[in-house]
Amino acid sequence: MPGGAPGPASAPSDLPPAHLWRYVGEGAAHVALAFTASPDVGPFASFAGKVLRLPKRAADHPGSANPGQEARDLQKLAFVGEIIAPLIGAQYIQQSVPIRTTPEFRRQVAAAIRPLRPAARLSGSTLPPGINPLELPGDDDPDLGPCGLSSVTMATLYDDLTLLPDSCCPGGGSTLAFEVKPKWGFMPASPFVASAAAGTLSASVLEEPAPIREQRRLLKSRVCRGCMHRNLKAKAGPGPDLPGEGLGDYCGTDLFSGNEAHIHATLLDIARAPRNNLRLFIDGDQRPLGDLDSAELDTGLDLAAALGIVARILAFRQDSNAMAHHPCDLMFRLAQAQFLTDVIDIEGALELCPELFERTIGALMSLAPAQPSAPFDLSRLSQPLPVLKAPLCGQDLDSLAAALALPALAKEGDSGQAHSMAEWRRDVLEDITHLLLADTLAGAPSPVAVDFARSLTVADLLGDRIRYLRKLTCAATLKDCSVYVTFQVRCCSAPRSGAEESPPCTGASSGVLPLPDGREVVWRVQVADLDFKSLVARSARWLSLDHLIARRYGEANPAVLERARHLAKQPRCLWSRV
Ligand SMILES: O=P(O)(O)O[C@@H]1[C@@H](OP(=O)(O)O)[C@H](OP(=O)(O)O)[C@H](O)[C@H](OP(=O)(O)O)[C@H]1OP(=O)(O)O
Ligand SMILES: Nc1ncnc2c1ncn2[C@@H]1O[C@H](COP(=O)(O)OP(=O)(O)OP(=O)(O)O)[C@@H](O)[C@H]1O
Repeated sequence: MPGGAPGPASAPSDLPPAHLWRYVGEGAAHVALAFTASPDVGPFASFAGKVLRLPKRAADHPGSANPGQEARDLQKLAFVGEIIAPLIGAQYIQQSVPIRTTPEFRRQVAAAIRPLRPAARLSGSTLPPGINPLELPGDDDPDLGPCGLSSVTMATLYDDLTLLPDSCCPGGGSTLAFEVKPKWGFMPASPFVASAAAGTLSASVLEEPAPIREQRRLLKSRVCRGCMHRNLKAKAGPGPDLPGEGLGDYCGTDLFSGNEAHIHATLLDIARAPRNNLRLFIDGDQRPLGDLDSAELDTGLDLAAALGIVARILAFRQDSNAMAHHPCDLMFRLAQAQFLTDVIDIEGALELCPELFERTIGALMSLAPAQPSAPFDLSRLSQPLPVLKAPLCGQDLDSLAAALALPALAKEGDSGQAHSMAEWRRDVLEDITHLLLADTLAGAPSPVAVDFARSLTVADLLGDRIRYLRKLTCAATLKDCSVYVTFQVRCCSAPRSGAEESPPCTGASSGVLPLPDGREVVWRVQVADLDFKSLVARSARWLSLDHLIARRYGEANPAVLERARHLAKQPRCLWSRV
């Protein structure tokens, strides 16, 4: 990969034994291990510089034609190459190699890494800490257990994105890598956001009082999801990363602004309260932010200077000349792709397809009453409301789930209920591909993207439901990925002629930036964690979280709500610097 189907999985016998791997870190769904190269690796020398990503739970799979976990994992990798790569650019996608593991390997790894894992990750909860599970339904995931590593055999091998290949910077000094989890880079433009006019299901099915809907509509058009979500996380207490830390005061959409100064200021703000949004690695080892000792490093950079370099690499809105010399358009493409795939918003999923929410509608309804702490009657979960008994899509839940399940690889396309990758490519990419690179310098989302979203009427959206639900599925992936900016500082090897030299890392987005002191930075930008997320499995959680985030933000910030009422609608977050 990227592009095309992955090869067959390597056999477990090809995998170096557990003691040759060290714990790097983990998110909610995977544990990452880095290969520890040492003189005795012998037959495993080719694993040097690789990271093994082990699943902690079975991949989302509702609705697939049950091809088996291993085939599903190959489909997952193909989804990244065939659908996600064209959205953000194949040059940003890392190579992946599926590899099978044995139960013994996983048991040994689980035992070895246990003391190193954050307590909150060991508990295996998918809910924000402190949130009542009755208030916010979790994923329907029978495989999730307290042990931490699931019974899934397949793992994936990637390049260690915190390192650069030796060929990039022969004899170079320390490699610095920042992992940025930028989350959402846009404000929703969907006609379904808390709309009573467009579709009245959220009003009628959820029995949501009009003032609550109006409050959500106001907030979602004026305060970005990240700013509101941090308020909810603050209420919930410290997260799994760096417990006890504050939440910071910044707007994540500034990371997508293209403006170097704004990106730099935002990164510095995030570094004060990084949670899972910013991590630093030096020569492959994660280090606390603030631990970048310029005296100790051969780069001579402190944290502010290093983040300045990251900002320079991620900025895209200089002028057209600068773009020619500095071709990293990732943040533009990511925001643009998020916006263009999220045209219905999760609230639109309810309007387009209430069947998705049938099982959990009761939990959603519990958010609507004026007293959020009112006891919730679980029995309502098993009593679908009358309106949901008549499927509005004209499809039963099974065929709907199949249409929204992980698409099948080409050779399986016409078997059973499986829908093919080609169908998904058509639905997700066909009408937006020409917009993805439009007008980088105007910022993201670009005016043409905004015009496109506004030109879609409720009738268009309702008339082509599967297309927009599939797009929304891709948006979920794009809103949760990680961006790795990895670089080394080196002395200028040769005088520059002004002509662009070939990129230092073949196939990846990479380049060379001059520093004012005459040295230069060799950099690479890659995106990781681009897993398929099932709308069928997660839509209820996403919708509840959406409602809860806006609800709690409004309760905690009545003054902002009041201010928002009197502001003209703007495409940016109230808290962004731009
Ligand atoms: O819903 P969100 O925005 O809180 O995102 C979840 C992330 O929370 P965050 O807000 O980034 O701390 C969450 O991250 P953490 O566990 O908080 O580090 C996961 O990335 C989760 O995805 P998945 O279950 O691993 O596939 C993410 O869930 P999805 O929304 O991608 O389903
Ligand atoms: N290719 C890679 N190179 C280096 N480190 C990696 C790589 N992939 C993952 N990691 C490390 O492992 C950690 C967890 O990986 P990842 O983000 O893929 O987990 P996840 O459970 O899927 O995340 P999330 O909770 O965001 O869904 C990362 O924060 C990073 O430190």
